[in-house]
Amino acid sequence: MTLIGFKKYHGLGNDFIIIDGRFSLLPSSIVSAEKHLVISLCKRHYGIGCDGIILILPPVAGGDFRMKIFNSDGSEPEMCGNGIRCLIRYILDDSEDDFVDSFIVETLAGKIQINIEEGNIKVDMGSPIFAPEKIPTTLPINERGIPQGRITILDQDFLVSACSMGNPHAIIEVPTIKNIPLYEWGQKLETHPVFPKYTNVHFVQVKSRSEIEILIWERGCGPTLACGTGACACLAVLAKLGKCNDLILVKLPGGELEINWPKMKGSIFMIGDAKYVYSGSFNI
Ligand SMILES: N[C@H](CCC[C@H](N)C(=O)O)C(=O)O
Repeated sequence: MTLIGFKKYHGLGNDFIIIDGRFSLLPSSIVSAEKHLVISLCKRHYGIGCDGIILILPPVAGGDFRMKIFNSDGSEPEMCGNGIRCLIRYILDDSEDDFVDSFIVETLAGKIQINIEEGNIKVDMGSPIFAPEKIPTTLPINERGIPQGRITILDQDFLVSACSMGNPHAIIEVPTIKNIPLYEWGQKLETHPVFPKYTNVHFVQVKSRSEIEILIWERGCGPTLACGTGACACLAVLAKLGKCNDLILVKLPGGELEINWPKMKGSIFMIGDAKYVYSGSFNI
């Protein structure tokens, strides 16, 4: 039996188990994240309970470290905004030298630059991707350069826009996010054939040009309280549709995030923090 230590963190209630493999070799069942192990650890009530598992590993491409992330269904997404904020908060809590104020984290979506500004974690989330083949989606490009089309689910007609922040997102604008049947609609949209690698799903209410409110169904997780990449994808699509400014407040079930896409060019920036919950260990 091997005892594995972990620390649990959350970003606006989107919670993760963090396992630090920077200085000691983790068992292969952890690094390869055997599906049954991930699923059992993530299970609320029957397991530790979290939206995902984050491994911190030594860098392989010149960054400060590498992040591997696993959804609670055992799938491995390309990127996770709240997860990276939790990882950085863990690193800051764990290190003596508090004058380090920037990091580069290697992910499947590429290198992610993080800066610490006035105690806040500012993540350069990269540029939104609208090329259908890179999302990927089979939705056609509309006149504003956004993959968009109508999808019918359970006799309900949806106008779906798509965007990638390294991971795929489907954005559906609704008059109000109240009374959305998230479980009925979320899973069917997540696995719809127009998204060959499945997708995260966000129902978005535009409250003003500087504030939106979203309801989240995450790929590989289901409903979560916050989704960093999703908040960025919603800004990207709505700003490109001319429905919001390039700097907005995103209201999520777990809290609020300030998201900025300066002049709608280049990277989107997400500013926020993450919170330590508790430390624990498990045997494998
Ligand atoms: N479930 C997502 C990954 C986690 C994204 C979310 N937790 C975030 O903060 O960006 C996916 O499969 O793409």
